[in-house]
Amino acid sequence: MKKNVLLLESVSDHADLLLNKHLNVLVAETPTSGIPLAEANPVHAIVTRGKGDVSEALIAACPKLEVISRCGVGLDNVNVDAATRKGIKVVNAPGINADTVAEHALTLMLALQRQLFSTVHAVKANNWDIRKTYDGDEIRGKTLGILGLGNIGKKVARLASAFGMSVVYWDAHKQEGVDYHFLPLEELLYQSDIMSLHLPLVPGTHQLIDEKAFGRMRPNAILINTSRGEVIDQQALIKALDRKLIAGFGADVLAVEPPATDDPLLQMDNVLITPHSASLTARTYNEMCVLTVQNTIDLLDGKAINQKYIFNHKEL
Ligand SMILES: O=C(O)[C@H](O)COP(=O)(O)O
Repeated sequence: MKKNVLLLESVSDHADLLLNKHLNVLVAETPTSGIPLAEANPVHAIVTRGKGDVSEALIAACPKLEVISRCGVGLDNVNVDAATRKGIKVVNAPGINADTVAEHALTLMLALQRQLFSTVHAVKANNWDIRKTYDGDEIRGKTLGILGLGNIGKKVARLASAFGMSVVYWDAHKQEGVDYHFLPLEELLYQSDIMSLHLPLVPGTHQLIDEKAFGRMRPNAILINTSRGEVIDQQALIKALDRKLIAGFGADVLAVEPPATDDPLLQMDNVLITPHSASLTARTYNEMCVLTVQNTIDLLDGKAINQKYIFNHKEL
């Protein structure tokens, strides 16, 4: 008999076909409506993306649960501790979206630095003379401060180096054998022309970039966030932009997604925001979903998988 999987959010068509071929799929109508379904059926695996709340209560409602499967990287919507305490494997797809997110971070940097959107809009409004007041700059020769030198941070470092930037980084763990110079956080904020955030959202990174941090940044600084919105204190960010403590902000993530229609960030010319789409290229989205779903099916079948895709393998 097929095992049951609770699907909290849609996955790619190919991954969906795999799930339906191997497992009995219970579809939650909303990312938070898993508990009643789990109470009515034994659930052996939960599959989610970034919004489905895999809470301690949902885990408790699934006494047969073997695997929690996150078709992506960030695990801030999964209570990993509660899962680990019960011996449940948490599977995700580290590294798979590194190239596309790194490209997105560079895209935001370049677009802000070259004033791409204001000039393109001006040309569309027949204002060629915008070139007379053009104040764009190069990224070549600038210092890029990377916060979080994991899979994505390393790709950003490599791309930025190819553009002629000088790369420094801060990470909770100083890394051996990397070509980039480690700086204490305060020093990195002070020295960087552009900063790019690649940190997971955990208690230690929640609102890490606060009023004090903005106070240390250069007035020409640009801040890029493709990690999680809550890593920044958004009120402090708005103040910093208002007071011109920094020059620009580019992000794919916000503390509240989607933002309120009256969110001040949406009105600012030196702010570019994309809709958490950095990983959503068809290729990467499908790769993340298929890899994670196949790993889940294999684990439920009792097969071994590459341990790097079991986030809590060391604790189990
Ligand atoms: O953590 C991730 O993998 C990205 O933020 C994408 O998240 P999503 O699966 O919610 O699109």
